[in-house]
Amino acid sequence: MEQLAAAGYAVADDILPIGLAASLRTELLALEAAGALSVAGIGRETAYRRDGDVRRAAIRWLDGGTAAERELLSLAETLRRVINARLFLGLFDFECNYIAYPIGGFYGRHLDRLQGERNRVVSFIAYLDPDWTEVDGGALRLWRDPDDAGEPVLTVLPRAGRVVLMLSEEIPHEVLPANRPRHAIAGWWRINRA
Ligand SMILES: O=C(O)CCC(=O)C(=O)O
Ligand SMILES: [Fe+2]
Repeated sequence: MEQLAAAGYAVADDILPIGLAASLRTELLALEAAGALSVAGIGRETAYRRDGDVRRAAIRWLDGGTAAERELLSLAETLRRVINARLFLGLFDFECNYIAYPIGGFYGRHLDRLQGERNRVVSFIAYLDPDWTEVDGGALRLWRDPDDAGEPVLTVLPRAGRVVLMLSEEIPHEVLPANRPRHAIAGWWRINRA
């Protein structure tokens, strides 16, 4: 919470219990094998294309249909309360999706807001793959703010159990091409602007 308040982003290991990461990964692999993921669609992709971003990955919304998904949503709810208590953001609800990147999959630099909407406030990313090392590629890179055209301030390897939080409208980020299949969950807390 201190990192998030000070820098607008934070990385922590072991927030997502390693057993839960393994269960979610197994479920995501099964969804993938069953053809239940959708390639990040053109319409949606257009909505995301604010910073000229592109992505090569497949997603599926996560709705709490299994015990592991409910455990993840309950962890997100705990984080929501802690973030609200520390940063007074008034986070209201949470939506999240599984993401599977194939070999060569990537996600170009972007912000997480949807075009024309300003309701994603804090982003959550949790990694599911064990034993990820530098040679596997697929690093997440973050910049300080939308105008930062320099070198990334942080490079994060997507190791199972690791969680990244960031202010959705403030922190540009990208995923470098992965050299092995890469599995993650990305979610967003929203505020109720109505
Ligand atoms: O997979 C990642 O590390 C980041 C995913 C992401 O930035 C997104 O889904 O908006
Ligand atoms: Fe993102």
